[in-house]
Amino acid sequence: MLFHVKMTVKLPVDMDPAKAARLKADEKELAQGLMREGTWRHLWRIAGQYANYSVFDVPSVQALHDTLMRLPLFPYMEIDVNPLCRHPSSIRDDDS
Ligand SMILES: O=C(O)C[C@H]1C=CC(=O)O1
Repeated sequence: MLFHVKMTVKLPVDMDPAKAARLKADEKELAQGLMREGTWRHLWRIAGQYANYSVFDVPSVQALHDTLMRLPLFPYMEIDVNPLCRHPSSIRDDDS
């Protein structure tokens, strides 16, 4: 199942910079692992915002929820989820 996910990161302005750097490094490591295994299909920065548009490929809604909750930045993100299905006019066979 494919899901379009918008993540907007809202770190507290008074967060310790070392803690923020650690969270971002841990997030990057987990995100890149999920990309390598094919769960996190796309990751795009939204220009001008500390936010991204992503596409996740997971077996269920529960799996998506569990994956998002594992993200180190999860407590500091607003997350919007939209389920995706094939568009009848799409010329792509592989959903890429
Ligand atoms: O920077 C972000 O958009 C938040 C998050 C998503 C991947 C990652 O490494 O950080």
